[in-house]
Amino acid sequence: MYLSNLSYVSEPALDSLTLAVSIEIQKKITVTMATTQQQHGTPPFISGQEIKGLLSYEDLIPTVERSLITYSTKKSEFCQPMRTKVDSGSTGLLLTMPCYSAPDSALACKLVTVFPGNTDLPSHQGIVTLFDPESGSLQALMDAEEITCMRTAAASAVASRHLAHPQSRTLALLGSGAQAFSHFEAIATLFAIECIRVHSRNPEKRAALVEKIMLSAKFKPDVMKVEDCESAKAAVDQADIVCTVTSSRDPVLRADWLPRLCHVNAVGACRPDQRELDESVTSAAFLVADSRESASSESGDVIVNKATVHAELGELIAHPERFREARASRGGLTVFKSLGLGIEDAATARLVWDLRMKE
Ligand SMILES: NC(=O)C1=CN([C@@H]2O[C@H](COP(=O)(O)OP(=O)(O)OC[C@H]3O[C@@H](n4cnc5c(N)ncnc54)[C@H](O)[C@@H]3O)[C@@H](O)[C@H]2O)C=CC1
Ligand SMILES: O=C([O-])C1=[NH+]CCC1
Repeated sequence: MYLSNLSYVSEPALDSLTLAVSIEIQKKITVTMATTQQQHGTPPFISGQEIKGLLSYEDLIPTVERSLITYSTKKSEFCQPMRTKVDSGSTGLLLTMPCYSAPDSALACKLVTVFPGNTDLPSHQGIVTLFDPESGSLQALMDAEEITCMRTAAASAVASRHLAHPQSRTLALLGSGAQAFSHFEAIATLFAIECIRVHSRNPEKRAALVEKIMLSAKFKPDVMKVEDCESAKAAVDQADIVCTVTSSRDPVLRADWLPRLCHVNAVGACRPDQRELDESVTSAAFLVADSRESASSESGDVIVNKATVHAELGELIAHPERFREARASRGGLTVFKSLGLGIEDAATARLVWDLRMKE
């Protein structure tokens, strides 16, 4: 038989050549199948419990701070379209939040439902999908409830670090859900809090939050006390830092209840028809948002109150001098309007993955 180079090969030699080639092909197929399986096999699911064990606010706060700076000042280093919102009638929302962040080497998409009426189930449920940014392979699925809880509180802690008085001692929490607890833990990581005041509409849930705070590793019984307050006005009286973490549709906070020097993290009101802040708060305050675009298209605190966003948090951190005058002209009240960003989820998911790989 003649091969392409026209050299003659005897039949027995051809048989062994065929055998050698088929062994090589077989080897290649085996390697390709293994790689394909590795790439397309079932990725791990990282539960909320595991995330809690891996993440600390000490690691997470600087990560979220960097993501906020990237978002506001390094536009060419990330890609994050506005999130999409699917309204499921009057009961809830499904949000999709994709993002690529080069400084975090993170490619991720969070899918989260927001059902404020849930009683036995969490109001925020879903997954964060983390991809390998080099190959596009799916690396892991993670519980979105815990990531959302912790990264949102970390963003408020970052805002408080740059806007609240460094000697802040009294923290007021309006709302007694998942975010109220995570906000206590994140803010107690950065400030020497001595008094925590809690108010929400439901006395049993309030009492449960007080108990949960007292069981937290961040609670120092020798220097801290927790107060259960019957009204929002009583809770914020003399507070240095206030966190509004409610699912309320109508304002829960007025400016005349607040001391002259006060910082507010406004975390709820993520829909145009929802407000946590009375107009008196947004009109008096130096107002900072995680994203101008999100604040002016998603939150009633900005849209209904016709409020001006003076800075994005990432801009303020990177260039504080640009905002000194505007801040000084507003007196001592500052507000951080938080909507939540995909870049915070992507950076957090990457951090969870890296910590897991180190173990
Ligand atoms: N900015 C962000 O990145 C994020 C914002 N959120 C929003 O933050 C808010 C809190 O979230 P979760 O704690 O997970 O919700 P949750 O459902 O666990 O708790 C909501 C709390 O608000 C309280 N509440 C409702 N109306 C109130 C009122 N008028 N006065 C006082 N308390 C009232 C409820 O009793 C409950 O304790 C929600 O609006 C949520 O959608 C949640 C995740 C991320
Ligand atoms: O950023 C986020 O995940 C959310 N913001 C409002 C509800 C959930």
